[in-house]
Amino acid sequence: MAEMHPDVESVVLSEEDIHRIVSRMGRQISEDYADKNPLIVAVLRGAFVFTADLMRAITVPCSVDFMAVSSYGDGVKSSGVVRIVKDLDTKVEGRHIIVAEDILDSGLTLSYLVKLLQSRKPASIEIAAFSIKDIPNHTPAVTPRYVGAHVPDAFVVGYGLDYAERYRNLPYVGILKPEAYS
Ligand SMILES: O=P(O)(O)OC[C@H]1O[C@H](OP(=O)(O)OP(=O)(O)O)[C@H](O)[C@@H]1O
Ligand code: HPA
Repeated sequence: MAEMHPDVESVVLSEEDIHRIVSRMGRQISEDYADKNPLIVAVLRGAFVFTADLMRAITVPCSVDFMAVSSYGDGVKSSGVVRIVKDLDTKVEGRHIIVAEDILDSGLTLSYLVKLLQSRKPASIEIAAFSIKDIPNHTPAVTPRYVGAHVPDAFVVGYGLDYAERYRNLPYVGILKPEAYS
């Protein structure tokens, strides 16, 4: 087991948990997309770690492309504005799209992206969210078909998730100590 980073308060998902979760998601997607050659759209930067693992857990033909968006800037609060930093290189018209995201928090990023991709007329579009933040009295605007795990309503880092571009390399997901960002 990886040693806990001193800025991390507690581990929410261990490496073993993550392996189990992503294997399950890969199995589900492989069953549902056997002859569909889905295009996995990874939402950079955060989702690159999850997407790399998810692709390897998918046993049917699939391809990948990347979109970079930013809504959090360098902070812990959504700016409310989703910015496309890099668009796809692949034409999505007629393709079966699976948007791979590391975390669904306010849902702003995914609802913006799904609307945008929908306007490009894919054959279908679904979301694979590695994690969903459990926010009291909040119903996200999108419903992912594939959900990895629920995480508590706290700022989490690791497994691709950052604070100010740090901690993405932690192999587990943990709650960041408030003093690390205050
Ligand atoms: O549901 P939401 O409240 O919209 O939050 C989720 C988004 O926020 C983070 O991205 P961020 O903008 O921090 O960019 P990053 O992926 O480069 O870290 C995360 O990776 C998701 O894309
Ligand atoms: O809890 C979080 N951690 C890191 N990035 C995020 N983007 C939205 N929520 C989070």
